[in-house]
Amino acid sequence: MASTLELLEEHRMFGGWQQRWRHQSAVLNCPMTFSIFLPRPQGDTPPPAVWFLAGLTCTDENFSTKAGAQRVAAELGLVLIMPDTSPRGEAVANDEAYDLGQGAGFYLNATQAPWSAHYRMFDYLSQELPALIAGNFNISDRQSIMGHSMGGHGALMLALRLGNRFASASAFAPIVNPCEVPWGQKAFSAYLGEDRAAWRDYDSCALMREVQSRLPMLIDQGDSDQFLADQLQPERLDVVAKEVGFPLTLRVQPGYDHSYYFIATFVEDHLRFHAQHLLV
Ligand SMILES: N[C@@H](CCC(=O)N[C@@H](CSC=O)C(=O)NCC(=O)O)C(=O)O
Repeated sequence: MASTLELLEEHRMFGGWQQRWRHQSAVLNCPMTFSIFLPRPQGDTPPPAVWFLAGLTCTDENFSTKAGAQRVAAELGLVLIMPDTSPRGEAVANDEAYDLGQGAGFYLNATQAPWSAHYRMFDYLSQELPALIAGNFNISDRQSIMGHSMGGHGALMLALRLGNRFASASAFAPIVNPCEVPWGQKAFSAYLGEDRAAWRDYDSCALMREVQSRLPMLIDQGDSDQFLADQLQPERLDVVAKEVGFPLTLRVQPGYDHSYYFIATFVEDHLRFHAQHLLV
């Protein structure tokens, strides 16, 4: 079924446009929203795009309203694409906890009931939404991806799994080894079941050892992040990167926590990092 787009909001911003759209997702079997920033057109060349995947409890609006990314995106001529973090709606399975169910899709394809009826964020983000955006917006297929926390996991995992799809990947305080930390173990048990072999397909530390493709990767991590020791441990991915010769830069930022204040501080660096690899 062809998906039609409904414009929910539009705001002029830094010479471009911040928009929010709704569409019926065939993959997720529910209506979905996404936000997009379109910079002022610069000549006839379609602009490259950077995807941002958000973390637990977020929608497509956290990054667009809190990160302050649009000024630099406008300057660099980058489109920003901001999807939601899970399927949504009364008919969609949910959980009272903030780290499971709606707002906590973990960017995977669930195989276990009741989640498997709607939770197919990997297919949605690797196939359906890119095709929808390519069909409706004048955007280059040169694209990069970044994310925060659960969305950092999503960005790194998608970049590792999709080969040459992205020119570069970056993350703020990502979950890099979900198989080994409480957030990931809880979500993967529920969505994928107890066979841990299936979990490895969504674990950046496992994937980085297996994939052939190499793309530049940047991670920023605050050392005052309340989730650093229990849930994040980005040094685990740094160890793997050094073992396999993967071009990862991990920066530890003194005094920064897990919040969007941290993201807002370093988002300019991330966009310039992506622009360096997109605008060649
Ligand atoms: N409510 C929870 C913590 C939820 C939280 O901190 N969410 C982060 C992402 S955490 C990893 O994916 C977030 O981005 N929140 C939205 C925001 O705008 O800050 C708790 O109480 O611990």
